[in-house]
Amino acid sequence: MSDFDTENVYEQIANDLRATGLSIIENAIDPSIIQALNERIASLEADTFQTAGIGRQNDHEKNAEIRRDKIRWLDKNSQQEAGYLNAMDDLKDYLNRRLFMGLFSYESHFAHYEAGAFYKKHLDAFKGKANRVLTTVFYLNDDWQPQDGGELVIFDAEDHEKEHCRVLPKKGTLVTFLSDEFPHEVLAAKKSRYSIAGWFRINASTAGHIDPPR
Ligand SMILES: O=C(O)CCC(=O)C(=O)O
Ligand SMILES: [Fe+2]
Repeated sequence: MSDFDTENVYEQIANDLRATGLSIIENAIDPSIIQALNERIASLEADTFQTAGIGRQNDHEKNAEIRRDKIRWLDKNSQQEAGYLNAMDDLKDYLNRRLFMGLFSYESHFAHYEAGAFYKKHLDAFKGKANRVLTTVFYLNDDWQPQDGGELVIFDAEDHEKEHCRVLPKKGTLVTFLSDEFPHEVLAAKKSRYSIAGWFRINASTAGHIDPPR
């Protein structure tokens, strides 16, 4: 058994979300889970990562102006990926108990930003359509330095033009925020950058209308 204090991390996230809708925590996940994720990535062939899209549109040129990362969805069939997905399930249950958020499901993908890749400023969900309610971004990069670039820039929830903070994509850092409130952007990095972007959804399916999962 690891002695990592998961409850304490979940508690901090719940408190931050209640106060501001945004939480940034270093060393947020059990190191053995992070090691398994990095071993998993090392074992994956580069061509299992696919060019990421935006929403349901399929215009590849326009897409490449907005984002240049390559992605691969996680699933529990891989034991290494399951470690992370189970931690996020536990976080979901914790937030539902503490904040009554009604989170229902979680989906997430590895994202690989090669040197020079970026993701322009965007919101992960739009008000009123938001069945993606809570975003998580988790970082996997050893020894990331300020001069390596690749920061996540988070903008102010009230004033979308105003920069709120920048986060270095350092191994172990977990960022959690309300998906329809915080615009954010990934600056170009000088070297290869790995993250896991994920979203908790509420159950938006109603009779006769099944909301597509992705
Ligand atoms: O990797 C990151 O820092 C954030 C990625 C992101 O914003 C997204 O995939 O929606
Ligand atoms: Fe995003």
